[in-house]
Amino acid sequence: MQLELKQIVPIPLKDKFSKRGSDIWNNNLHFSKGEWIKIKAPSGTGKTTFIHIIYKLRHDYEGTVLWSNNELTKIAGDDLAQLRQKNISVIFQDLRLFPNVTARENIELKRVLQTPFYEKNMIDAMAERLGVSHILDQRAGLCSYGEQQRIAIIRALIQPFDWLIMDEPFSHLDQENIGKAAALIAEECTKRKAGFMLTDLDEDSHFKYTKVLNL
Ligand SMILES: Nc1ncnc2c1ncn2[C@@H]1O[C@H](COP(=O)(O)OP(=O)(O)OP(=O)(O)O)[C@@H](O)[C@H]1O
Repeated sequence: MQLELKQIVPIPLKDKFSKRGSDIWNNNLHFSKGEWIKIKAPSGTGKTTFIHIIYKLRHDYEGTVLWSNNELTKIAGDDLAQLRQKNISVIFQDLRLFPNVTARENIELKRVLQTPFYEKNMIDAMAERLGVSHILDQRAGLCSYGEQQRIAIIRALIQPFDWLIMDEPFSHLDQENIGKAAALIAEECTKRKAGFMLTDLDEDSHFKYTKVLNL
């Protein structure tokens, strides 16, 4: 599954963004399945806006987004649900966990949304690797932000995907835990021949990126 962007720019930010150079806004880009893309962007340059546009959560933009040659504006209903359940998995900056159910239930809800990609025991295996086994049966709202971030990573990896989209996924993790999470993400993407897009503020060497773009 490929992603093509043709001259996209958010309408409310058109003037602001046209004054500075960007590899993404107002450009033509093509991403093939399996590419590992880093999007480097200082705070406020539109990382979250960009992710919301390509996941069809924002509609106030000019230009065209195409997933596998299909215009995103025309993908709706069951097709949009399928795209989100089978092809694109997202780790939002604000994580979007349900605070009143357990960490495990947050992940399980995603696992059973479609024909499960993994058996239930994979939740424990991934939690063990990321050092969050002990909080799996705790309410997500009671977990620290760093723990919640690892739960959101597992939730994103438990569903099938061709593209994993991550908005500052390691912002509350220390280097050791970033290393563990990056290794698991790299393994899962390699296994599925999937691509990813990761946004962050600075340079990093967590992955062997195929492209590094400035927003
Ligand atoms: N609908 C809107 N109208 C006007 N300004 C907006 C709108 N949506 C976003 N912005 C502005 O666009 C800029 C980019 O917002 P966005 O949330 O995408 O930034 P970000 O790069 O993800 O920032 P951070 O790293 O701080 O989360 C911000 O200055 C924000 O205030």
